[in-house]
Amino acid sequence: MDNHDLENEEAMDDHVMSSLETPMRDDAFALSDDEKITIIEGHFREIMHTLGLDLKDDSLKGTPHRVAKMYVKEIFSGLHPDNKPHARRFENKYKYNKMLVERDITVYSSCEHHFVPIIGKAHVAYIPNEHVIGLSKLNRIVQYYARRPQVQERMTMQIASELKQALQTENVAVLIEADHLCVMSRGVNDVSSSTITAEYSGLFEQEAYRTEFLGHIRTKR
Ligand SMILES: Nc1nc2c(ncn2[C@@H]2O[C@H](COP(=O)(O)OP(=O)(O)OP(=O)(O)O)[C@@H](O)[C@H]2O)c(=O)[nH]1
Ligand SMILES: [Zn+2]
Repeated sequence: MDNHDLENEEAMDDHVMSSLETPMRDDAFALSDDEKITIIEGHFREIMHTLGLDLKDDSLKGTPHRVAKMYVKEIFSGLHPDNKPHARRFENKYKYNKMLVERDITVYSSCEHHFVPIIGKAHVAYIPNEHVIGLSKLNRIVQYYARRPQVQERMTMQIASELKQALQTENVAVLIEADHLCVMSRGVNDVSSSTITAEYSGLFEQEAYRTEFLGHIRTKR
């Protein structure tokens, strides 16, 4: 391998490492939420106007503001680090050292290619070391990364990475099964397919742990 190849390989490594982050502009947080809502509202009004809709209509006139508020405060609120859930770590006093699985966590996300919904479920698991976190924080971490324009692969890896950080362990599994409205309602128009992504690390790289995890998420309550 010559120097040039080595440089290319390093560049690719950099690319792989940084691509876990949602691509954001450097000045992404220069505007306040209210300023963003005002700007998006204006642009959305233009979109509706261009589509030929009558913005004087009672039912339509509030839509640009509703959409802008929904983007900033709800479905894309996970773009702002201020909205990241704080998962306080508790000492694992009881020395629980088996698998904890939080399954069927609702995923409501948005496809970054078409800005239409991705709807599904996430199943997450970890095997604690010294720390545990509150159960609801697992759901909140999933929600935070879902509430931004996404591709399912990156969402899965972002959630896994955050769980490792919050729990201070590598023993983390994340599996997401989801329907992509961009596949169902347009384009290829396939309403029966769904997408599964998974990330396993630490002990979950071993087949026995993966099998146990998959068994738990498939069993009926
Ligand atoms: N890998 C990946 N692809 C996704 C995800 N969500 C949507 N896509 C795909 O992103 C692709 C965008 O491809 P383009 O060919 O630029 O878009 P398009 O012309 O609208 O493609 P069609 O959907 O095939 O009509 C499509 O194939 C989508 O199905 C995702 O979470 N992960
Ligand atoms: Zn899409």
